[in-house]
Amino acid sequence: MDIRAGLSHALGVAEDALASARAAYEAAVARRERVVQAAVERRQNVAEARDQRLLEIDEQSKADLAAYAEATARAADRAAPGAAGDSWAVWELSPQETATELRVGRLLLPHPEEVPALVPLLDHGHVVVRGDQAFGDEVVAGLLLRALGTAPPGSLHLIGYDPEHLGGGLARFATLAPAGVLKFAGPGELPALLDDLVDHVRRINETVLAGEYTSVRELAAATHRRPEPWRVAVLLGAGELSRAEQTQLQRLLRTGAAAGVHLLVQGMRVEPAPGIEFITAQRGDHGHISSAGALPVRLDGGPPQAVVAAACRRIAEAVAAGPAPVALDSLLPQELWTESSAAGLSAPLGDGPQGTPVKVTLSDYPPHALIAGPSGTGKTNLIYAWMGALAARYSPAELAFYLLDFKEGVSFARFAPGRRDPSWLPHVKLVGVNVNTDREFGLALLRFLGAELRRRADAAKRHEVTNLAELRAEDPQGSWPRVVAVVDEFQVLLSGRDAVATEAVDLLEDLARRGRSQGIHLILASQDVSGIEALWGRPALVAQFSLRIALPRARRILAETNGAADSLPRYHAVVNADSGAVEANRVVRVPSAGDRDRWNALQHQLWRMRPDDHGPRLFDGDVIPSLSDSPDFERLVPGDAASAPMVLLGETIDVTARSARTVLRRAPGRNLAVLGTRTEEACAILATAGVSLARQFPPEGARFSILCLDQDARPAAEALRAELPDCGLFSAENADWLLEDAASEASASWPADRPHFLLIYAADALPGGKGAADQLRTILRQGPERRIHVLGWWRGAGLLRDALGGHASRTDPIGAWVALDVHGSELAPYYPGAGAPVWYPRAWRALHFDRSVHRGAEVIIPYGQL
Ligand SMILES: Nc1ncnc2c1ncn2[C@@H]1O[C@H](COP(=O)(O)OP(=O)(O)OP(=O)(O)O)[C@@H](O)[C@H]1O
Repeated sequence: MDIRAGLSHALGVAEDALASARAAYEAAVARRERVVQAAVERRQNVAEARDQRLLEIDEQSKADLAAYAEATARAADRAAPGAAGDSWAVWELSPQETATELRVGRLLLPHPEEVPALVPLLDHGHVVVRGDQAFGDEVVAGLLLRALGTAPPGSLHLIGYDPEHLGGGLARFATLAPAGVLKFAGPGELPALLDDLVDHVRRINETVLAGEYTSVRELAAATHRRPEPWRVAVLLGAGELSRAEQTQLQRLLRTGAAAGVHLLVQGMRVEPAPGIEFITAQRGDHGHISSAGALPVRLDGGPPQAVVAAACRRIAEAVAAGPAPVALDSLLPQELWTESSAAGLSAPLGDGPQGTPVKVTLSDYPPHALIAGPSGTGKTNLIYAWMGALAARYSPAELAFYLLDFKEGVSFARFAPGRRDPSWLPHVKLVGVNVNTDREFGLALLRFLGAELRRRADAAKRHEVTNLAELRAEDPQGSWPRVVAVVDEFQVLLSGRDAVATEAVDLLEDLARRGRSQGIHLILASQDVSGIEALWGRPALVAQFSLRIALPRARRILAETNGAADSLPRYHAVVNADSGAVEANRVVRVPSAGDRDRWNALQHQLWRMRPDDHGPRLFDGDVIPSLSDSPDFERLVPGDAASAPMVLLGETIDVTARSARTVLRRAPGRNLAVLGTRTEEACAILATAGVSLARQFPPEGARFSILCLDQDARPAAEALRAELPDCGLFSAENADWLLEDAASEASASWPADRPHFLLIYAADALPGGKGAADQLRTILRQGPERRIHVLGWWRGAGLLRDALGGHASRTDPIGAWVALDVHGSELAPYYPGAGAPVWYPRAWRALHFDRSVHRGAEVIIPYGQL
């Protein structure tokens, strides 16, 4: 029992132990399962997290790469905008202000974004193309077109050296050659080409950079202009270079870029060096550029021929059209009218090659200027620009202009008040336009300046000084502006071997010689070689014109060996203050002064500041003057004739608007003859005479009689009669009444109580035979002493002679005459001395001579309207 009990107990215990062991086992199994489960889950989670993270990283990197690629592409666009980077399909010229990098293909990145492969050339360095020859040609063409397309037209010159294909490699750019943008060097010319370029670099270093800048790029950045074009020498396959060639090539590779000289080389050995980009030309994905390191590059194909042709044509056109004009404002000072002209007149005429203003001075030396340039090269514009620069600096108290233009046209008229614009340039005292047939006006100007010269010389003597600067110091209150006389197409004045030319040359010589110290300066301009040559025969005169200004292609104005004008670009001039000697050349780019609006703005500004005086005298040879505008006519008042009546006849050709006159004193010979067949002008002169006489008498103070013997003149005679008080009008029918009456008055023994003026139209057609002729002769001979004066129109000088009694008769009853279409030689009998006046008839001009006051005859312009 005990044992059983013991066994049973033990069994019980064992079973318990078994049960709890089982339970523990199961629990362990269950735990293991949980752990395994957890482990599986954990692994899954980790994998998911990792995948997630990987995904995120992937995306981030993609986004980053895209952003970098995009940024790179944008940067590339900025570095190579427009023509530097656009694909050929949309390519067009797009000139940039500064040099850009140039696209040659695209970088092959493990990313779809298109990132261009760029190489710098202009203002940077040189490019060497290696690899496949044919594909290399395309790369070279692409680079050239992009460089041309981004540079302003004319600012890039190409020099091609292509001995293998004789220029064939560059043939597609050939349209640039006539415009001078592309030049070719022949097979044997490489040494000369390299020497030239080396020389050019040296010149740029010496004269353009001149120690102030280290490169043209730096100069351009500082001054905002590029004085020299880039030069790209395209050297295509030359085989082995000689030692000398190698040396020059190395020099250019080292120093060219700073001077804007760049090499684009294909087929020559060049060692790597800073600033040289190497392009390996291979089609497909195997291209290479040295600056992209190991990255492969897909190079672009060459530009389509149509694109090249169109671009070259446009560049050539733009170069032929010349650079864009500079504005007039660049010549104006910050403040107007602040300078003193005591020592001279100094003003910029434009910019020099380095962008600095080139000043031109008129003073004791150089005193006078000659300007020359073929028609259309900008002579008139240069004169405008110069005048503008001077007029803005010096007040009218310091500077006075006298302007004369012998060219047809009205180029100086803008300085005088006009119908549309009443303003004038306050410095201008006189403007003569359309004077090409009125050379007498040029003479009048020279005479006037001669008188001014004497006035100044006298004042200098009084103050015991020798030049204007001293005179102004001694006489600060005096008015001594510098006088600048501009004569455009002056050769017209000097042409011909007549009295006008002779006197003009004498006056010019005197003015040029003595004007220098008296502040009288001459600027003579001509488009015509023979004009300049006309002066060459007078060395004393030419020597005074030491300031020479030559426009493009001007000839004979600079020294003989000085060819600077031949290569001048458009709108440039060579200014030379040493009579044209080569060393004194200064090239200037002249701004445009032709723009009416801009000029008017300046003129108005100066006009508003003008001193209180009247505007300039405008003489326009194409305008018929009017008697009512004549100051002399204006001044006539009744009572003037108490001494002796004055007859006005027309306007003299003079610097002041003066009327030609003849005084009808009570003395023999005081009659007036108008000679010639031109009815209209003869009538105009008689009308002027009649009206001006009448103005000097009170009503009934004088008697007027008109005898009209030419039907064509009848309307004019009637019109005049209406203007004259107490005036009878007679014709062929009743001419005898008038003549008998006047002849008996003329032979009476007592003088008349009032004057009687006989105006006879076509006096050569007198009816009544010898009787009437005798009566007229009596009136002519004896009338003036009895206050009877004939103002007669004869239609020829010979007809007047007949009226006076024939060939042998004396001509002194005609004391004054006005000749129209009568040749000088026919006037000899009415002219003192042995000679005849020089007179070639011309429309609406007449020759006036009054033997009581004149030494020589004067040209006059009949007044048109009364
Ligand atoms: N510096 C300049 N900048 C821009 N345009 C200019 C410049 N110089 C001249 N021109 C233009 O060129 C044309 C010819 O100029 P301009 O009349 O001055 O020549 P010119 O030599 O006097 O000719 P011509 O003797 O036949 O009158 C004009 O239309 C003028 O506006």
